[in-house]
Amino acid sequence: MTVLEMRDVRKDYPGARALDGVDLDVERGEIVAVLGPNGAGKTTAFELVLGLVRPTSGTVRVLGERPGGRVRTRVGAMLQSAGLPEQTTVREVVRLVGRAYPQALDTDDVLARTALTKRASRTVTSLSGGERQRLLLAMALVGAPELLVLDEPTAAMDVASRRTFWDQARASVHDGATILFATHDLAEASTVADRVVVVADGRIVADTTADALTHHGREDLEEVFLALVAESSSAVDEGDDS
Ligand SMILES: Nc1ncnc2c1ncn2[C@@H]1O[C@H](COP(=O)(O)OP(=O)(O)OP(=O)(O)O)[C@@H](O)[C@H]1O
Repeated sequence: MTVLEMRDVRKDYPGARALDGVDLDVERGEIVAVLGPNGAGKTTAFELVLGLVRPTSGTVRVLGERPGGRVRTRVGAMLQSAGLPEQTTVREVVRLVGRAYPQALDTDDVLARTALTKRASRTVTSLSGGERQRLLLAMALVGAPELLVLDEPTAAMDVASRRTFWDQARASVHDGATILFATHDLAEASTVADRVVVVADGRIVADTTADALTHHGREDLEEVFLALVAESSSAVDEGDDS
């Protein structure tokens, strides 16, 4: 089953073309990493999937429906811009988010899964950066989503927290979810994802399996990535000149 379908999607902002003809299909159970330099269009793509912004042209379908609307209760998200109620306790935040979803999981189970049980009675403001990220994951998981959209979810995490994080995320895939996540970490992309999509200047410049990438050494991997991005920006420059 196709969980996400993007067809020739363009998104223009005043003075910026954030996405420029993106085609992407994601099937149920896939873990797809989205890589790309700053400003490539990753966050814009995720905002389209969540229905937070509309495409300038092209179509986006999530679980066969237009994003936003009623399908929103079948999608869990972690966004970089997420604001949190700082004076509320961790347990209360997760419980309140769960109330918005028809199939919500038990709050304490979700706190246990995200290693937040010991922090449950603390206020959000007292959490460390990594704990905050885990709370965002708990908020994304509590609705038992079929699609998880995670924008740089492990950016603030240490090695052990990352491992716990991905163990939990994988468990949700085992339960039938699909994951689309952005990262700047090539090693994370190639170890966690089944598939790696590279975005540069609003276009998909590579869509490959993680296995294909892991045949390269780490330095080779960085070279491959930088070469793809450089090729894409020289193509754009040539296009601008004509
Ligand atoms: N609300 C907005 N108004 C104007 N321009 C925007 C807006 N949102 C994004 N852009 C522009 O669209 C392009 C893509 O931005 P986007 O945030 O999607 O990139 P990104 O790949 O997520 O980058 P990063 O890795 O830095 O998070 C950039 O040129 C950005 O400046």
